Amino acid sequence: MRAAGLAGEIVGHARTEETRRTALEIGLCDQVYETAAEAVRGADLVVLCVPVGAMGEVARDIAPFLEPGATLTDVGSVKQAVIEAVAPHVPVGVHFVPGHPLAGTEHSGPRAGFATLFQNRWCLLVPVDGTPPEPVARLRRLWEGMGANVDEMDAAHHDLVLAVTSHTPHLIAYTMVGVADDLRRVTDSEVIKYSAAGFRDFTRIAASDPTMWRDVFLTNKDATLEILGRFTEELFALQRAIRRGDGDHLHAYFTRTRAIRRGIIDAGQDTDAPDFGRTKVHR
Ligand SMILES: NC(=O)c1ccc[n+]([C@@H]2O[C@H](COP(=O)([O-])OP(=O)(O)OC[C@H]3O[C@@H](n4cnc5c(N)ncnc54)[C@H](O)[C@@H]3O)[C@@H](O)[C@H]2O)c1
Ligand SMILES: O=C(O)C(=O)C[C@]1(C(=O)O)C=C[C@@H](O)C=C1
Repeated sequence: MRAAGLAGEIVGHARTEETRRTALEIGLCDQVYETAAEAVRGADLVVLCVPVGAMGEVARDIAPFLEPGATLTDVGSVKQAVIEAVAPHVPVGVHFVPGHPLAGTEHSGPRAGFATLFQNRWCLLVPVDGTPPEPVARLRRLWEGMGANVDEMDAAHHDLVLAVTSHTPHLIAYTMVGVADDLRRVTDSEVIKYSAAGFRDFTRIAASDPTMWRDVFLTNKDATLEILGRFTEELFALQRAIRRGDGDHLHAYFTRTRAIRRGIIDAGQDTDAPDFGRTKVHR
């Protein structure tokens, strides 16, 4: 927002002194406050950036201090649970427009952000019934100003789509790294020594914040379990093909999935964002 000149004044809140100091030092915020209630006073836009499970508590704390006419949004990775937790606290006259930028890294904290993070990434807005069009349009312009492509969808659809494209893949990465870690004890660190690029990509994802991801799975339970069920069925089919030596099945499957990767790259959704510990993208 600062790089694109989209905000007059950026005010932040974080619970620890260290985070607040860092936010000032690196110029993320013009001012920081010890409480969220102080930070939101006089703001025309308030963005909740806490783990999904903490959204309701923070919304409750700030509710009495929100300016009439202000827009309240969030960046949570799950939308139905955030709406259920936040909406009851939103005062009349404040516009709540839930959102979710589909961009991030495995890193957390104020230093993990960078100005190009949202460029050519999707940001999904999930307006609730009764929201006037103007606050939604303003928020759309804000995200577009940061380089994002904006779409609107309903919360249930959002949670199902993200269960496929983000939540279940994270669970699979966590599992694969856990399996390798168990094996390490058997193979005496060979797993680390000879880890190939494919496994390193899993370890990047599996290094993501434990609190954030615990909350994602606790709050997007049904959609994740649905996709995980389908994943397990496919895995069993591939397992059977390997056991039977069914090369045609494996080849056809891998040909189909390769085309999906090419589609993502052609759509410009791959990233050339700065390397924050990422492994290189293999094309
Ligand atoms: N990291 C990503 O890739 C990514 C991408 C899109 C959306 N999100 C979503 O954005 C939100 C924030 O994630 P992040 O990656 O910026 O995490 P982060 O760890 O960088 O920031 C979260 C902050 O919330 C604070 N916090 C936790 N519980 C709190 C509470 N009860 N009250 C006040 N503050 C509290 C933490 O101390 C931390 O400072 C999450 O809802 C996450 O699902 C993350
Ligand atoms: O690249 C990563 O580290 C991410 O996982 C970012 C990612 C994703 O799954 O794409 C993670 C969670 C979000 O809610 C949005 C983006």
